[in-house]
Amino acid sequence: MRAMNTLEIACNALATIGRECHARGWVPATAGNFSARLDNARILMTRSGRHKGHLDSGDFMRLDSLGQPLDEGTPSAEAGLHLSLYRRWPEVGCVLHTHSPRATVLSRRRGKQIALAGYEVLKAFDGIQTHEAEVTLPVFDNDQDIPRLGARVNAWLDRHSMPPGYLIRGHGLYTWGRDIAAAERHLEALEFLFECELLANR
Ligand SMILES: CSC[C@@H](O)[C@@H](O)C(=O)COP(=O)(O)O
Ligand SMILES: [Zn+2]
Repeated sequence: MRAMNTLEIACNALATIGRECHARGWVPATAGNFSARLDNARILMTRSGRHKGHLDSGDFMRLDSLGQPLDEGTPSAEAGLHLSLYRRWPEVGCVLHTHSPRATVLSRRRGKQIALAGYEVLKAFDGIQTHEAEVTLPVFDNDQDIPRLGARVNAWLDRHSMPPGYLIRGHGLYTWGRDIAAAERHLEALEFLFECELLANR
C-alpha cells in the first residue's frame, strides 16, 4: 500500500478533528476553521463555508506564508488570523478555531481576559508541570473586519507571552499547538476548563 504524504496525513487528521468537534457541538452550521503547517512555505487551510463535520480533501486548500492561494478557491474568511500565528511563532504547527457554546457564553460573560488557575488539567499545556499555575486567555471584541480584528490580536500578543489560545466575544476560540495532536489537546483542555469555570460561576 502507498504511504500517505504530508498533505494527505494533515487533511485526514484535520477531518477527524472536524468530525469529533461536530459531534461535540463545537463547530455548528459550518462554523470554525482549521489549518496546519505543511512546511516552511505552505499552510493547509479549510476552504470557506465548508461543514467542519464532513471535511474531505476537497475542503482544504494550500496558502503560502503570506496567505496567497496555491490552489483554486476561497480559503476561510479568517485565514488571516491563522497566518498571523504561524508568522509570529515558527514552532506553531496547527491552529484550530471552534464555536462551542461554552466558549461563546464564557466570552460574553467576562471582561477582557479569563484567568484559569489551580486546575490539574493546566498540565495539558506545554511548559506547565503543576496545578499551581495560571494561564490567561485574552478576550477580543468580535469584528467582521478580520484584518482589523487581527491587528488588535497582534497588538496584544506583541505585549504578552504566548497564551494557549484566545477568545473572540460571542464568537469562539482560537487555539494552537506545535502539531495537530498538540492543538487538539489544547482545544480539549480549554473546553474542559471553560466548562469548569461556567459550573463554578453559574
Ligand atoms: C457559521 S458562521 C461562522 C463564520 O462567520 C466564521 O466565524 C467561521 O468560523 C467560519 O468561517 P469560514 O470562512 O467557513 O472559515
Ligand atoms: Zn468563527
